[in-house]
Amino acid sequence: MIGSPTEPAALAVRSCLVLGGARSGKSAHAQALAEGSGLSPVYLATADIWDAEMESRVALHRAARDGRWRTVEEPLALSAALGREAVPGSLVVVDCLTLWLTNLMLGGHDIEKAVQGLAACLGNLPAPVILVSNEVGGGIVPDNRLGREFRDAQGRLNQSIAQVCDTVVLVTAGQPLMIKPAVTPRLVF
Ligand SMILES: Nc1nc2c(ncn2[C@@H]2O[C@H](COP(=O)(O)OP(=O)(O)OP(=O)(O)O)[C@@H](O)[C@H]2O)c(=O)[nH]1
Repeated sequence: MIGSPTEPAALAVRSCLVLGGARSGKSAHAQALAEGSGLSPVYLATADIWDAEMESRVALHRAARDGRWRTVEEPLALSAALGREAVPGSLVVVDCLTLWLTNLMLGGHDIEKAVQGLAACLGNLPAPVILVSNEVGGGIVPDNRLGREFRDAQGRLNQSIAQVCDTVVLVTAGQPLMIKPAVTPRLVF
């Protein structure tokens, strides 16, 4: 950590998981981190475009990324795409692990194996990575089995990836809160 009383401390990181709910501002935060890094940002999109509403959403996201960004789309083979894109001098933003999980579930893939593969791959990349994922499960228990399975799989995925990332940021109402490494104060009464 390098810092001074007037400047916040800087922390060198290789991997960062950015968590948040829908419209929390998590993607914007991940992109701002990438743009501030001085590295060449790569946007690795996992979304499958399944209808016109999604198409117009994605068009807005594309228009919001300036000419510094390169966009790559990979709905399933995320570790392989990271292996190709995370080259020295670049910084890859994966947006997002929730749609990747959706694609895995809908395609009947082995989720545990894919998540473990991603976790293993993150430790061996020659460039830093920022991964965006949804924090789900804060509401009521879904009334259908698929919803409950998805919620549990998302929670497990977030835990597995948070464990291997050196930083985790929770974004809520557009405000980032760093939760790993956590500064745990000694409580004095
Ligand atoms: N295929 C594809 N998907 C994209 C592209 N740009 C953005 N996306 C997808 O758009 C998704 C995010 O869209 P939203 O639903 O509007 O964002 P959100 O997650 O609700 O909101 P935030 O918390 O603000 O990030 C991401 O999961 C991306 O995968 C692109 O160029 N191609």
